[in-house]
Amino acid sequence: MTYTKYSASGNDFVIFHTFVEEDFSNKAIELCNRTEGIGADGLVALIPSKDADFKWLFYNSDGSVAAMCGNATRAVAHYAYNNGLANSSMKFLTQAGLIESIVEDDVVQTQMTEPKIIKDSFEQEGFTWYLIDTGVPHLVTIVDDLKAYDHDLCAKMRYEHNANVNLVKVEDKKLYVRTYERGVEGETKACGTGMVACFLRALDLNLVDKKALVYPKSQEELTISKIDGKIYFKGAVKKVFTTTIG
Ligand SMILES: N[C@H](CCC[C@H](N)C(=O)O)C(=O)O
Repeated sequence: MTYTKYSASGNDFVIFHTFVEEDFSNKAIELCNRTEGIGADGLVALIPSKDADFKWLFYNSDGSVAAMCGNATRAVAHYAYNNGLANSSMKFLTQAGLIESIVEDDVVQTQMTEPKIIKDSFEQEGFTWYLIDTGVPHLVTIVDDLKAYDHDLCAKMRYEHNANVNLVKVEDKKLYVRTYERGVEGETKACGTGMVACFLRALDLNLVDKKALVYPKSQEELTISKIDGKIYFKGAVKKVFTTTIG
């Protein structure tokens, strides 16, 4: 089987396409392993669909299934277009619904899912949290200094709320985000649905405009926009290498 490794702002994925839909959880654990596998935060399988350009199956590196992954939608769209599986403007099925992405060279824009506020704000561990579903659940807290990021604090919040955990600093209407990702069980270099959750919180508090620059741990620049009630997530992706295994 041929696999392609992508990096979407530092959030990395192993991507392949196949006609046969099966449970790829164990394959995700094997291929995402950074010492004995290809190494990635997640695995995505593209499957034919009669209802969209294709359907995807997304797995975190621990083999858990997630409904949505903002960065993976950008990498997958680039992969699908460059492998002749879809046109540059495509719609594909995820467990969070139909996703629309547009590829322009190495920059990809995804229209994200309709966000749902789960908890508006609550105090815990000395922080004010906001819990929102942006395709997957995210806790968000606004901090003055991202050095406040603490693995054990994030792990505690992640398990108590079964959500990804984001710390965001807002400076000159730009967002700087650090994310502990569920299913990776640690900080990733970028998390798309997490950045969108942080943007929405900051927008609610009038800390950013409806179009904002966002910088994750990788410090790569992304843009999030809210236009006519819809959320658009845009940034570059990189095809790292292709390999054949087995
Ligand atoms: N770890 C997430 C899924 C991947 C989200 C992230 N990589 C993104 O870009 O949105 C979860 O299990 O909720």
